[in-house]
Amino acid sequence: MGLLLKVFIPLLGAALAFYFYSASENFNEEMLRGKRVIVTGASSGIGEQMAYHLARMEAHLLLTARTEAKLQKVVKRCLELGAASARYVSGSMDSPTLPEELLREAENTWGGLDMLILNHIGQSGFTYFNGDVEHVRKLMEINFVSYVALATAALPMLKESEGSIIVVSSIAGRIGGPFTAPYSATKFALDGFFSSLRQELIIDKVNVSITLCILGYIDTESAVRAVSHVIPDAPAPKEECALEIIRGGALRQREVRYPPRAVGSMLLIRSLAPEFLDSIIRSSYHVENVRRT
Ligand SMILES: NC(=O)C1=CN([C@@H]2O[C@H](COP(=O)(O)OP(=O)(O)OC[C@H]3O[C@@H](n4cnc5c(N)ncnc54)[C@H](OP(=O)(O)O)[C@@H]3O)[C@@H](O)[C@H]2O)C=CC1
Ligand SMILES: C[C@H](CCC(=O)NCC(=O)O)[C@H]1CC[C@H]2[C@@H]3C(=O)C[C@@H]4C[C@H](O)CC[C@]4(C)[C@H]3CC[C@]12C
Repeated sequence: MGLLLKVFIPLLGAALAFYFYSASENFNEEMLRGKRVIVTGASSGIGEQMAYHLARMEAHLLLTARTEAKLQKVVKRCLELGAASARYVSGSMDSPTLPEELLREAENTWGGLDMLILNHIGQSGFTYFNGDVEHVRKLMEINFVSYVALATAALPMLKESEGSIIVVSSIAGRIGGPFTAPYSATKFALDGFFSSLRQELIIDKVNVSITLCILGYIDTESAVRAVSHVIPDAPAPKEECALEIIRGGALRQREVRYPPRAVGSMLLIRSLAPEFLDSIIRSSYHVENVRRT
């Protein structure tokens, strides 16, 4: 056991780190020049930052979220930063018609699509599960079913361009911590669906990559507002997070982990000693500050 801890685990960690991150040396921002990219949840947070990076890289952008006024500002900034083109479609992802409408817009404007970045989430609190099943149903619709519908509508164009799907998920989609039960369920569902779909695309020899992004705590306004009174850790920067997601997607990586060390060590501890990890998580939170709804 001693030898296992001292030699095998560090070696395994190094091998995994090499496997996941060695490709990043080959990334070149020119890979995105002229690419046709959809970003969902692009009016704020990580989605907004991804739009700005892609604009600097001279991609064509189609952005979406609910708030038109915010999308107008993001589109304007993208054009200033150098986007080849930038437009938006506003709407809520609990509408079953929005995914098709968005993909129709891409087809009519560009005649194709290279990258679909699925990033939006519906509102959910950081609190004890209060038995609200309707909230779970609605969140599943926004955070999971709409991702499936968007990927389905995009696949014909992505097959044609041998493009990429990027799914923004969370460590909460791999590890069930407290106070995120409905949110965590939607993120686990994404992993199940898109990991299975990836296998089918490979079997069918379809060259569309699927990159799943496992993110830790990031300093977006909504996340900090939701958890800073409970989680004492410093959040990682959204700008760097956004760039790592784009890099991983462009390199067609299976998985992006950000921040890599924090996410990597949590996943490693979970695989070795899950109950120990659960107790570390519980004791690191200021649970007395959680607001019950
Ligand atoms: N920040 C963090 O700590 C972490 C974030 N993540 C993941 O990163 C991604 C982005 O998170 P983050 O940037 O923090 O989130 P934000 O709250 O900053 O952004 C969420 C985006 O989704 C849009 N949105 C909200 N509701 C809907 C809806 N019903 N239909 C369509 N769009 C909607 C919002 O715009 P609008 O209100 O205008 O519709 C906004 O553009 C998410 O997938 C999240 O799970 C993962 C781990 C940690
Ligand atoms: C509760 C957050 C969602 C806030 C929200 O409703 N935003 C929309 C709006 O305000 O309109 C959660 C979004 C991301 C979560 C964090 C995450 O995914 C990583 C960690 C996972 C861990 O299991 C719990 C802590 C997290 C930092 C988690 C906390 C809750 C979110 C910030």
